[in-house]
Amino acid sequence: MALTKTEQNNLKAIIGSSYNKLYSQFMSDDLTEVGNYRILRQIGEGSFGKVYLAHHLPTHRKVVLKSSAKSDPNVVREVFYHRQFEFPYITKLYEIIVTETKVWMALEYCPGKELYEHLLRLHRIPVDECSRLFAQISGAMYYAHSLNCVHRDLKLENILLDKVGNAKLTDFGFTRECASKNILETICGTTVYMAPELIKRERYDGFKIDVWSLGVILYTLLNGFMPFDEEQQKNTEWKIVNEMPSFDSTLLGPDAVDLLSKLLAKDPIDRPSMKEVLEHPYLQPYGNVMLEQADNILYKQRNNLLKFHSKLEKKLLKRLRQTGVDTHSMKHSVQKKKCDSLSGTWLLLLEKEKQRRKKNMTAPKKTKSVLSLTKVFDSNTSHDILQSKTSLLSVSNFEKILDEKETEEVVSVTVTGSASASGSSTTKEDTLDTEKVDEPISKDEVSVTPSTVATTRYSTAASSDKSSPIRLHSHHQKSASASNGTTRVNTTSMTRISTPLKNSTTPLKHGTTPLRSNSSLKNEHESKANILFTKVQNFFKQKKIKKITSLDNDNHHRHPSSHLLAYHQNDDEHKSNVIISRAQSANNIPKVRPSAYTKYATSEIVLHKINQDSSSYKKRLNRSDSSDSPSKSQHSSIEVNGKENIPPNTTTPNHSESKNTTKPKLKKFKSIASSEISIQTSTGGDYDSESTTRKKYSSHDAIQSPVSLPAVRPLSSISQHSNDTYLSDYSTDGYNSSKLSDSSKFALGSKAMSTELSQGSTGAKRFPRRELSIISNTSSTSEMSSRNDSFYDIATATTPFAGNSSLKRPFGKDPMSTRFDTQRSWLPTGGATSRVRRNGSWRRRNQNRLLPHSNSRTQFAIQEEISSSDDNDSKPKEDRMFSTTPVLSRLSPHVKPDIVLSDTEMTRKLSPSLLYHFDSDNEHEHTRRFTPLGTFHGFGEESEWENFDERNEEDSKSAISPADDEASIINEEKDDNIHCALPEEKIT
Ligand SMILES: Nc1ncnc2c1ncn2[C@@H]1O[C@H](COP(=O)(O)OP(=O)(O)OP(=O)(O)O)[C@@H](O)[C@H]1O
Repeated sequence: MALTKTEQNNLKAIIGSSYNKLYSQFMSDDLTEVGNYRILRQIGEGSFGKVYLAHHLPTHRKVVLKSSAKSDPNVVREVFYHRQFEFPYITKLYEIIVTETKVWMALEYCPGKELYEHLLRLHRIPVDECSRLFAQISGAMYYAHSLNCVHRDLKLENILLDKVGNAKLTDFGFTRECASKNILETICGTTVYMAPELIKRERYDGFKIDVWSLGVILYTLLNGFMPFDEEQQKNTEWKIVNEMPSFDSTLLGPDAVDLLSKLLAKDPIDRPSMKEVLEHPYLQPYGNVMLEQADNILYKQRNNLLKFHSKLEKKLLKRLRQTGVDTHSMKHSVQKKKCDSLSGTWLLLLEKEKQRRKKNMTAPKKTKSVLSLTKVFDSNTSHDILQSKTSLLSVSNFEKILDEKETEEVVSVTVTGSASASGSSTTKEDTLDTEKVDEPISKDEVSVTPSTVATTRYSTAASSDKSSPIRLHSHHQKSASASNGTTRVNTTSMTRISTPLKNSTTPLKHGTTPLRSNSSLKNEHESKANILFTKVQNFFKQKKIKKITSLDNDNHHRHPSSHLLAYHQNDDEHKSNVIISRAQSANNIPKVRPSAYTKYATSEIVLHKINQDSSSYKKRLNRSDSSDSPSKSQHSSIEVNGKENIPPNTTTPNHSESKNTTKPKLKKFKSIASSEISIQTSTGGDYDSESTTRKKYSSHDAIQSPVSLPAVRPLSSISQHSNDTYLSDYSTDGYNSSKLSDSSKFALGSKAMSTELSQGSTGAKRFPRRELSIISNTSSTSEMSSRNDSFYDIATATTPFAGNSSLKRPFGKDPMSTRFDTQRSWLPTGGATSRVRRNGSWRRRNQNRLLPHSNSRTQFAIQEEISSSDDNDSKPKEDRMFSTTPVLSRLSPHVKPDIVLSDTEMTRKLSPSLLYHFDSDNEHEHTRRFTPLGTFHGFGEESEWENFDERNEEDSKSAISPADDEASIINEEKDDNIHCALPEEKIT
């Protein structure tokens, strides 16, 4: 049919506009998608890239996309170690996407943000809560140490909180394997968290510096301020080496003080192992549970039992196979920890399934039902309630229900405590049949559908209080019917009876309700009800145990007792109850009205609210001793989700009170990659004179220290001082040996110094000089060379493409060339041009990043080993790289064999450019898989990408959804309801 002229014009206009739309999409600067992820908004910024909240399109899961420039010297190290870790208290790494200029990491989203921010909000973490959080962090470290890996940058900023308030360790940029003790030399970390041996630039045991940092973290959490943090960095360093921070044992309790003093022992030998930390009384009961859980996971990991062994995983695989997914490749990707899109999808899908299943298993109302049932059958309450129950629910049916073990939720009874109008008539649907026995209940039939809940109120006979109804809610009314004055219940229906406690002694008034109240049946029913009560209790006990066990079976990460430790992640009400109960325990307030807090969206808000309630409750307590107050009586009867196991904490300080008295002295400490140690310390004074002068002061007089140092700590950046790097205090290149010896005057054990201080000695102490030659020799010749300590040697090596023209590059331009130019600038022989270029970039980045922050930063004085090794070896750096790779094969003997790579494979994997070739089996295929063009969708030229992070924040924000965190969580919940397009299989 011929189109009219107008129609033709309209059609042209439509095609034209679609064309333009597509074109503008191609040309757009805005980043909206990376691989399978849609970027929602920026949520943070690191030293080498930005952090975005994103959405995994195939599974509708929220993740964090962390971008790192390839010039980030630690990105390979971070990926390499992070992907080995599978622990509930370590952020999960789902996927790696490598593009022309960036490496993107898809990480588990932790909406609770950093522990640092949490602490700022609360000022101080209550002792019990602190014990739980610290057990989680310690558990993560125990796990990492068991795999012979050390973190080396533990700090509050690197611990995130998930949406239910569990701690998650992150940022493995400085991690390395550490098979034996006392071999590390690379100075890295953040000054205020650094152990004395690091400050003294001694060789160190990586495990022990982590333990020290944990001590700093624990101290800060408990006190609300840092143990060693002075305005002047030199003062901080001096304190770290010489002083023991003060502890308020009345506030913290003896156990916490004991643990702190062990963690912060100046001599690393005196510090406990992570196992000993977890076994410490302060961390109980959480510590032992964590230890067991971690051992369990380690055992499974070492025996390759962690993946594809659970029922859930098998079912999921089956469903995927039915959908046509290549499950063989998927399994392979996951097992080899390739972190590609296949394994990313699997991990996210599995997580979603677990969450869905847990949601189904822990329907919020069940908890209430159990509690209320206990209440209703409490011996103190009237047997009339039992009568009413037996009247309302036929015993035979009830027994039938109890016998039906498959039933997820049969009867839910709640104590509402609210008075409602009486005299409502019973509808046909709500009547109960005591005579008819129905068919067994199927799982499907008992699913809770709140929207179908109907309420029928029964008035009570001879009631003195007419506002005391028994309420019956029938969830599935379709099979309920009334007949001949009897009340009938279909066992397939969900029934909820609500009764106010205060009317428990009120006899039932049957009113218009055709209930059977025959007195001859009363006694019989009553005795049956007593038996029934026992049965009901046993039944729910069993259900409770079963629930916990099945949860644990499904989640191999969760130890059977882990409910003590971790908040359940997938049930809002349950989650809130747990949080509330713990916080109530921690704050010594009665466990009342858990539902009062459920409206608060996040755990922090809940905790904050509870803290408020806690203080007002305590005030009330002071006014009158209401031992039998309603709240207390409820407290005694309410046991929420097994939380009765948690001992109440008696030493918890009153939080709101402490807010007024304690002025937190917290600053945020950002990691920087760095040669800044040399820069900062080069401005410092002589430690000799400093230590001599300090002897005149008590340990708390640091502020009055007469040491004259620059008022503002240098915010130096590599870009400005890169030349200084190699001629600095800690350089081992021989140009500045005198400075180095100054700085190494700390070589004298701090113990000796402390002893001398405590004895009030006034004599000047000259510290023996650290021989430069020893450092140099160690660095260059020993097997335990500091070069081995550094990943730089490998990371800075040139791409194999550079020297081998037969190897085809994925792109015309070597994507790593910038990186290697950059890396060469670390070397004394580095080209000026590349350094200038890099400096420009770094100056900008570092300034952006450090402006809002201050003082100390993560330091990574790699120049020490690079310069020293260059002195001793004239071979080009690129060539030497390959000779150092066997060092990395010194991975933990416990690491799964598929992680330990052959030298060649290792070299390939560790070379940054070879991130394009994760899989040596099928290089070509995986090269394609990691090709940026394959993972990015429909955007401009490569230069666009390069420029992306150069744009100002406003620009990037405009490309991103404006949703805030809370909304994101809500969205996530919504998203979770969206099922993947998988066939619903019949699972037997
Ligand atoms: N998994 C996550 N969930 C939520 N927020 C995150 C996550 N990872 C990082 N962030 C946010 O992004 C910010 C920067 O991330 P991160 O500290 O990992 O970057 P970085 O480059 O490693 O920083 P640094 O230079 O301090 O080591 C964090 O402060 C945090 O607020």
